[in-house]
Amino acid sequence: MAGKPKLHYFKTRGRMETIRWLLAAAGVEFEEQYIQSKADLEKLKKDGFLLFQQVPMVEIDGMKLVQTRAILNYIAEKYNLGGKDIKQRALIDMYCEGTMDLNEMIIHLPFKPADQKEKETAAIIEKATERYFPVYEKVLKDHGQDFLVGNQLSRADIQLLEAILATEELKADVLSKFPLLKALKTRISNIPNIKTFLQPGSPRKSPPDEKMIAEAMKYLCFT
Ligand SMILES: N[C@@H](CCC(=O)N[C@@H](CS)C(=O)NCC(=O)O)C(=O)O
Repeated sequence: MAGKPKLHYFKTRGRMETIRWLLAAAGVEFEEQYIQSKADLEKLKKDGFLLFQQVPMVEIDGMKLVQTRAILNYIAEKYNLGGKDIKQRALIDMYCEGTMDLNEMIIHLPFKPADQKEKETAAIIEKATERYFPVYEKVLKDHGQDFLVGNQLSRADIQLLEAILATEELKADVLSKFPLLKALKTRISNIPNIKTFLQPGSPRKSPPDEKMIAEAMKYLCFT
């Protein structure tokens, strides 16, 4: 039997968080190997573990997968969270690209200079509430179903919930004008595997390692 997937990333949300969420939603236990220094990252590169010299990297089913989207797609397909047919998959991809664009802005926030953080935070909240959340609210309103695609839980719902919680950390009442998203958040948060993942002490609830972020800022680059 294959061992647990092993996740290689920093002890932060970043690009790995949606991957953690998807595994958790699928009820898959995983191990985390945190990169804590430039030397740790260099070792992974030197050992030939990182195809494009970047993380996230997930060891799963005998593969060393990199590229966030490829990893998410694999897990979603494997655990039936990726849509039932080509049209559902297209919708799921489309919605997920939106949440990933929003996420990308949030991921970069800790790396912004201190005097730009307030302005950046306001810009993220504006984008979330004026560009992204209205779209998902309308999707739910128009089809009247419980989930974004195909009336069943998919990675589109999971990635959206993760992005909502991350945005709420910047501004708590960010869903005040989005009743259907609030209901979706409650519904998905109560799915047993996700509820467990959200418990204090779970990876999701681990406080960000500020020292590690400060250290990583010295050597990290993003594409
Ligand atoms: N397109 C890649 C981008 C990955 C990426 O930018 N990774 C950053 C950390 S979040 C990294 O590994 N930087 C180290 C480096 O480039 O040396 C993905 O989506 O996985």
